[in-house]
Amino acid sequence: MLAKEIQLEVNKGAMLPLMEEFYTIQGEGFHTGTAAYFIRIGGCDVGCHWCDVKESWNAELHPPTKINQIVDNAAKYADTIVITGGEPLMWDMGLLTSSLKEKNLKVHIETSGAYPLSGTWDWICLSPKKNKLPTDTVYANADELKVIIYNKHDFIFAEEQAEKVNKKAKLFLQPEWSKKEEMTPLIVDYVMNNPKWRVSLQTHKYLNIP
Ligand SMILES: C[S@@+](CC[C@H](N)C(=O)[O-])C[C@H]1O[C@@H](n2cnc3c(N)ncnc32)[C@H](O)[C@@H]1O
Ligand SMILES: Nc1nc2[nH]cc(C(=O)O)c2c(=O)[nH]1
Ligand code: SF4
Ligand SMILES: [Mg+2]
Repeated sequence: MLAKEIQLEVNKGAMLPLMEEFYTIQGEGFHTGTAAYFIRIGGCDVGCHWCDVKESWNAELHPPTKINQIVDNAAKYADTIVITGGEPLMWDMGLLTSSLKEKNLKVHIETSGAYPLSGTWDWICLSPKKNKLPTDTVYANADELKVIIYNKHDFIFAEEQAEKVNKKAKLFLQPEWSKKEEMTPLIVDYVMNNPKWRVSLQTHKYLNIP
């Protein structure tokens, strides 16, 4: 249990459970290949069985950290900051994103969309999950829809999600990492037959970078 004062700071988004931060190359989706500083916020209750960062799920394992400290540090590294998790939208992203934007940084989010949108974003990557579907505010504002393909049924799920997201969103299919040998060739065929979709790979894993 957090002390009451700290809990109040977390509730208003002035402190957030920080898991890790790292400067790397965006490995996935529309901005693949571009330098970005990643901030990973702990806490997620969506429960994807193939999640590649299960250590993030329990927010209590990650120290509540003042956003000023997070922002001052991030500004040293890059012009683009990616907020990920865990599920960042479990927390109020308002103060974090406004403080980053005050420093003229571009602010991107990686989200399942399972919670209502908070914060001001330059780019929203929505990766919807069957277990806990996105909220309307995230469908309406996503710049990118990135559906993970673990099995053949996920292509049907992807089309259902493409119907729900706003029409300006770019559409991506990304193989689940442990199934990539089986699923990547299916994704390649699918995109050639349905060219509104694009392929996204977790290129940072091929590059052996964070
Ligand atoms: C770890 S999640 C954190 C952000 C948010 N909870 C979400 O799911 O979008 C970051 C991205 O990694 C993707 N991802 C997680 N595990 C994966 C895996 N095993 N293979 C491929 N993509 C994965 C997610 O779908 C998401 O797009
Ligand atoms: N390089 C790199 N690119 C990423 N794109 C989304 C990531 C994430 O975990 O949210 C991620 C990540 O963990 N590393
Ligand atoms: S929503 Fe994101 S962080 Fe949460 S379990 Fe799924 S992939 Fe992992
Ligand atoms: Mg990752």
